[in-house]
Parts: sequence; C-alpha cells; structure tokens
Amino acid sequence: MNTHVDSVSPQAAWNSTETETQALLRVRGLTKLYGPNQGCQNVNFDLYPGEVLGIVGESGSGKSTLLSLLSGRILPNDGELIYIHGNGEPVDVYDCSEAARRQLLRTEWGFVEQHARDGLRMNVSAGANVSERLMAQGVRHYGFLHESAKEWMTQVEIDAARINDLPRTFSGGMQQRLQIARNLISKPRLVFMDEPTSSLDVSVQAKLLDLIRSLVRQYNLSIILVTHDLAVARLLADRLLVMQKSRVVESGLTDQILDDPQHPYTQLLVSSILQA
Ligand SMILES: Nc1ncnc2c1ncn2[C@@H]1O[C@H](COP(=O)(O)OP(=O)(O)OP(=O)(O)O)[C@@H](O)[C@H]1O
Repeated sequence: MNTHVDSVSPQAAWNSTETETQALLRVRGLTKLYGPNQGCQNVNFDLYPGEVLGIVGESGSGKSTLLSLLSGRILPNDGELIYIHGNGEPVDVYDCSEAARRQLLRTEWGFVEQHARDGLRMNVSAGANVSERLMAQGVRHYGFLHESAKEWMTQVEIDAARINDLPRTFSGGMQQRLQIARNLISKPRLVFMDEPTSSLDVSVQAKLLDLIRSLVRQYNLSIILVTHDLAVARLLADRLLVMQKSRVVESGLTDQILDDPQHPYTQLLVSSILQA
C-alpha cells in the first residue's frame, strides 16, 4: 500500500536508521506558506543516490514552491533540509550562508529550468554555456574547457561543430539538451528539474525523456522533478509525491501510485488522465 504522509514529526523522522544514514537528502517538516494552504507544508521524505523523485499535483498545489525550497532558492518558515555532501559531511542547507547554498547549486547540484532561456545565457556561445560551471570551479585551461564542452554537447546529441553558435539559433529541444549538458558537466549528484519537457512538442519530449533516463542511469544521478504530466512521471520517476493544496497527500512507488492510487485526490488525478 502507498504511504500517506504528513504525520511524521521532524524529531521522530530524524532518528537515524541504517537506511536513513545513506540518504542523499533528508527533508523534515518543510513548510513555506504564502497564505492558508498556499505554498507547501510539513513535507517529509528522504532521497537516495540514483533515485528519481517526481512531484506531481494540480496547478497551484505547491510543486514549484517545494522545488524552490529543496534547491535552497527560497527559505522555509519551518523545517529542515540536510544534504549529505560528496565529501561525506552533512550540510544543513538553511543554516549555511547564501554563498554556500549558491556554491552547492553550482557544483554538487544542478537545476534544469522549464524554459531554457532561464537556464542558459542566450548571448554567449553554446560552448561557453556548457563549460561555465567548470570555469566557476576554477578550471582555466582553454583546451580542456573546449574539449569538455564538445564532449558534453555530443553526449546530449548536439553536433559539437555548433560549439560557437548562440543558443538562440538552436531548436527548443536542443536548448533543453544544452541546458542539461551545462548542468551535468560538473558531475552534480543531485539535479532539480522543473517541468523540463513541458515547453516541447510531444515527439521532441519523448527524445528528451529518453536522454534524461539514460543519463540518470549512466551517472547514477538523483533527480527531483516537478511535472504536471503523469506520463512523464511514469517514465522518469521511481517514487512520487502527490501534492494537493500545499500538502503531500500521498507518496510511494510510481507504479503503485498510478496503478492503485489510495487518496481520493490521486484517484481523481489518475482517472482524469485516463479519460483525456
Ligand atoms: N512568491 C509568492 N508570493 C505569493 N504567493 C505565492 C508565491 N509563490 C507561490 N505562491 C502561491 O503559492 C501557491 C502554490 O504555488 P506554486 O507555484 O508552488 O504551485 P505549483 O503547483 O507549482 O503550480 P503550477 O503547476 O501552476 O506552476 C499558489 O497559490 C501561489 O499563488
């Protein structure tokens, strides 16, 4: 049976178990409210290495607010977010400096925006876009930056000969792939994705979803993905959080939730897709 969440107290949930110590991210009692039931409240979960977690729910349910909280872009009213750094040390994301959070987003984490224009620098070349995170990490060797950018463009199936072209000369699907290359070049362990395929045609979406799936496997990436599209969730996510009116009303394995939804809201969500 799926898990109905929301009732785990931060302290109880925090008590360490063997599996919890292996989590990459620990989220306890996370709350940010803009008004009654607007935002997200009392969200609890652990994310494990190589796991893809989908956040689904109707418009306004709080998905983007939760993603912004998890990526440290906004601060909560309450709750705790612990990230286990690549060096093995736990980082209390809301207790560290803004500079430290920005550093996490540039190195250990990635963020793929819904609209490529928000995640790319449109006035610099594709190659400069892709290699920027390496430069931010102090890599200065031009030949290495150039070769790495070409390798990553190839990896996301963009012709490396277009390394000097501006992103705005690329199609929507290519821009999203470029955004993915720009994020993955620094080998992040955790990537946030906000509706990464929703701005694309269906056929282009399918190709991008395939690419994301293969990159997740190849690099053992952990992903937190916001999507309103249950088909995308089914394809990419191992587990789901279903949000309604700022709360997680159901969570569990994707197939279980989509094939046997327990909460009335999830049942409605799933049946509306089947009827569409
Ligand atoms: N910066 C803000 N200031 C005030 N209210 C906000 C802010 N951000 C979000 N909200 C409110 O919080 C609620 C949740 O918004 P959020 O964008 O997180 O939902 P969502 O599930 O991502 O919706 P969508 O699928 O339409 O993007 C909404 O009622 C929204 O108006």
